[in-house]
Amino acid sequence: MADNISQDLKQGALFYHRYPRPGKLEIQPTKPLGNQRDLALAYSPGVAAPCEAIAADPAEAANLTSRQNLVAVITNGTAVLGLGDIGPLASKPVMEGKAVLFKKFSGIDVFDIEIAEKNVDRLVDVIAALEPTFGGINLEDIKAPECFEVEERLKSRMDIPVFHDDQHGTAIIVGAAVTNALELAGKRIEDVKIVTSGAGAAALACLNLLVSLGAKRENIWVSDIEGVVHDGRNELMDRWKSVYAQKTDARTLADIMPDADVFLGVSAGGVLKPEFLAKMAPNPLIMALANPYPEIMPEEAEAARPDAMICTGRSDFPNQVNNVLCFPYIFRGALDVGATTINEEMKAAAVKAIAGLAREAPSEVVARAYGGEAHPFGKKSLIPSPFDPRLILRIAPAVAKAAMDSGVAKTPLEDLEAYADSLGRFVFRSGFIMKPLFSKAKANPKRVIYAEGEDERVLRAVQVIVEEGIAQPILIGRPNVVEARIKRYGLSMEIGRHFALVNPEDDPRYRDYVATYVEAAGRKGITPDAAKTLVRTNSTVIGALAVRRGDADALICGLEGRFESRLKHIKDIIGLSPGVREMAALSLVITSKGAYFLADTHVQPDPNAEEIADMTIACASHVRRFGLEPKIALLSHADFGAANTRSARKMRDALALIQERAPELEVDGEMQADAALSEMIRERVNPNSRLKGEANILIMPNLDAANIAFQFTRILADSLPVGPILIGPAKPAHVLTPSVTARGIVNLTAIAVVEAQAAEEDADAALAERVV
Ligand SMILES: NC(=O)C1=CN([C@@H]2O[C@H](COP(=O)(O)OP(=O)(O)OC[C@H]3O[C@@H](n4cnc5c(N)ncnc54)[C@H](OP(=O)(O)O)[C@@H]3O)[C@@H](O)[C@H]2O)C=CC1
Ligand SMILES: CC(=O)C(=O)O
Ligand SMILES: [Mg+2]
Repeated sequence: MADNISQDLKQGALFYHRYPRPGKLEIQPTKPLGNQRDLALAYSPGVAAPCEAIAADPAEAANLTSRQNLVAVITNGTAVLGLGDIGPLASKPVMEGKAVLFKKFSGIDVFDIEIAEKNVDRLVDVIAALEPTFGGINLEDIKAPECFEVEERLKSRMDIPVFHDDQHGTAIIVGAAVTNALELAGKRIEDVKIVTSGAGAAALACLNLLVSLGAKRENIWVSDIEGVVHDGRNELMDRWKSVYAQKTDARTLADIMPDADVFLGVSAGGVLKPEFLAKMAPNPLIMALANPYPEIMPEEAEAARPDAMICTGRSDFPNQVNNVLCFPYIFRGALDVGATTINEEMKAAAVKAIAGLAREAPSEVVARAYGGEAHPFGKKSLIPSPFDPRLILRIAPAVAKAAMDSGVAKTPLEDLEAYADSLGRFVFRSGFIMKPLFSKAKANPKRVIYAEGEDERVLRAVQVIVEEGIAQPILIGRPNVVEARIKRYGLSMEIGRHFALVNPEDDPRYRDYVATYVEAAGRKGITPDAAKTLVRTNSTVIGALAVRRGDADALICGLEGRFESRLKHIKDIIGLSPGVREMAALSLVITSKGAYFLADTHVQPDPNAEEIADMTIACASHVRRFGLEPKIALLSHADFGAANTRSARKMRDALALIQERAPELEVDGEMQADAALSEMIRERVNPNSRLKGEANILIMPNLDAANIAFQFTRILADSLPVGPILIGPAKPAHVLTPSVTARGIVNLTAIAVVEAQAAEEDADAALAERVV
């Protein structure tokens, strides 16, 4: 067998597992254990209370322990990947790997359990006895035919889902890939010839699922280590395999390959020779899924059959048909409705959800994970990528619904839509806090103009914005460039139909825009000649003019170039809101501990007390749009008068001004950041603080402090930034930073749309007042 893993990758993998500490996961407590009382609650004597509650009502285990989110990944090490019977200890890196994938992709906790037991009766007894610990059992890498019996017997003994991943996880992805490939090839599943190498756990489960999707048993041909599975064969046969025995004289894989439409390899590396492919049917589907060495390497298959659609189980080639696309999400859906099993209906729902997702436009996260290259649905993208954040959003609700519809959900969900929304927490960390803004934006989408309309991130963001109906986008860019890039990134939106385009090289409004620019900025040193050039060449100027003239409701710019120069254009052209002395930037960081707004992270280097008061009051009204009640801390290096430095005094003065101008605000200061974030610490330094609980708006004394705190939190807390939200322009305008992602642009768009709605409401109210 060819060794298709480079030495480099092998060394890298050993290093990865060895350093900085052995293995790749640990267990983390989810509750504080910081003092005597915590100890008494978490452990003796307090812990007796939840124990007694569960003894009285076992269903309480789901509410008082982590059981409902805990899955066992269990193996006996007899069929570890395609490495064979390497034993339970050597299988541990794979099982720990599955645990990591469960956690990262769907938030499920896993204990990996490697059992030194090959006897089926004893293995079943050991696993069945684990039922009190787990919400579900994922059997892994247990060889056929024993695995079939182990699973069947456990399913009948246990009241929680038991799922043999190599069988059903693999079958579900294969089902989705076959569905999509046959559609591309214009073939019907009822008509196709399917040839399988391998007759083990994965192979037989895949075939059973394909039969349930419509494949004809007589069109299925199976070959394993003994050759073709045929009537009358006695060697290495079992009742599961003999279902696929054919009446035939063919004895080798080569004999059964002619006219095959689908090759399914779930056996061992290198068994499919390029010459076997010559006589396959046109546009064949070749799934070489053995891990880590496929039955044939994709480049060999492609050279032999350029018309083939090719899949492997590996992440280093397109079309990764791997059960990682399934197990995290099918368990998520099953656990969340308290399913007692994973039945055929739930599996069919997963197949449909995965096949459907592949046909959607590729997401930006996928493109980033693959170095900017994400293929639209087609030969190279028959199934979604494992990094597609939408997997959980599509599969888990589909599985949960199927469980409820088929009557196996012990705790059915009342609101499936809310459940689907809640899953966003595993992917778009901005999802929850942004939700009110998205709902509001969708109700009345405004025209948002994007200065960098040719940028990949803008285009990907606009695809989402169009699909979700958040805004009416206007892009500034050259039509041929925008068109070519839409195609390259596999997006489905169209110029004119889904968004408007302003071509800076040829726009009929050019003269009007120049005139507006001179009128707005003539006094600020913009000569008519300079205006003519800038209106042709500077997309921020064009965007700002569009907003000023009412051709757009909000501007988003700044993916490249200098922040300050963008600010200047906004100030010169759009101007400041009445009463505003200076703009400021409010940045949101969403951490695993909560969401915090920081100001001023990007604009004023050293604001005075007046300016701090201005920005604090403005920030509070912005934060209310998120559905949050502002809780504001004015930060300093000292607490409540403990120091008399200039900056501490400045924050104290700002507090007095805010209290005078907006007495309703829950604001206090000056205080250190720990006092702002912990009520316990704050009480120690000032028991009478007006601020209660944890602050959600942190106003910093200067730009250095704000920006450093923002970047620190962003990186150290692995948090998701949103913004900067520019506060103070007369009409909504935002300057992004070069590190922004498409998701960040979508978020800021929703914010800009809601601001534009508010501006419109204010204008309507002012008009109504005048009319009265
Ligand atoms: N991409 C994916 O998501 C997945 C891939 N797989 C891969 O599929 C393969 C099989 O896994 P699994 O079904 O769990 O294991 P099993 O041990 O249950 O099955 C292996 C099967 O392959 C057959 N086989 C072994 N060597 C050869 C060979 N040289 N030529 C023909 N057939 C052979 C075995 O035949 P016999 O029993 O007669 O020895 C057996 O039928 C592994 O490589 C695994 O990594 C599995 C699950 C998921
Ligand atoms: C992917 C997997 O589960 C296997 O190869 O066994
Ligand atoms: Mg496996």
